[in-house]
Amino acid sequence: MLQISPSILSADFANLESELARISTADWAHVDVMDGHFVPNLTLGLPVVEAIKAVSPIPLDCHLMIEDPDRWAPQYAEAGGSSVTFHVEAATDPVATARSIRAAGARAAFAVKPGTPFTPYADLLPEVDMVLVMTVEPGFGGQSFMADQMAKVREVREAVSRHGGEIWVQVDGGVSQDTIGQCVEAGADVFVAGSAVYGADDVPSRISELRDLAAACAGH
Ligand SMILES: O=C(CO)[C@H](O)[C@H](O)COP(=O)(O)O
Ligand SMILES: [Co+2]
Repeated sequence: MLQISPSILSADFANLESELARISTADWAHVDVMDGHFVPNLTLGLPVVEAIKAVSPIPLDCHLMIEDPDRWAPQYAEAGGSSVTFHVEAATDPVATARSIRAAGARAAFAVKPGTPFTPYADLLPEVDMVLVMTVEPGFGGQSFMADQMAKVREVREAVSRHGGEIWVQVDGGVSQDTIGQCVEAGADVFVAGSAVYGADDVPSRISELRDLAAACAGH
């Protein structure tokens, strides 16, 4: 199943309830948590996740770009994240972190930055429900898509297929009408798009357009 996860990083932070209502036809609301340390930007934390969980029409896909995810990740699951993704570059014990997310009732995922290879983390697949391949340097919305990450997406898809089970492959950063096709061809099935969705005049139409383009590329 192909899924669209619009990033609220590009939404109006003064009106998050109505901004979430605008993406109600998407599968997930992607929530970028940045701590000003792991990445040079600061966004939102647990109290905001708790608040938007109460008003969101769709489940929250929390992408933690923070230090010490071992400590914080399960709290994002408890606060209302239905999926919680941590960066392997920041985790001390990724197995324990993934297990603590699942124990708190959420889907667990790990993310790799553009410069981080997947292979050393392939052994984590039994512990997670999704792998996020970043297609920009984490920290900011509106950056250019890094097509050179498609080789890594292919590698993750092959490893996931060999492993079996239902592990999703997510791409995040610069995903748009122009780039979603190559993500599908490389094997991604969950597409995060911030500026491409919230920058559109008609947000629900843009979500449908992305979905249709992805389905067409997948040959559905
Ligand atoms: O994790 C992120 C940045 O670190 C965001 O999810 C991502 O950048 C989405 O924004 P855009 O689609 O505009 O690139
Ligand atoms: Co993100």
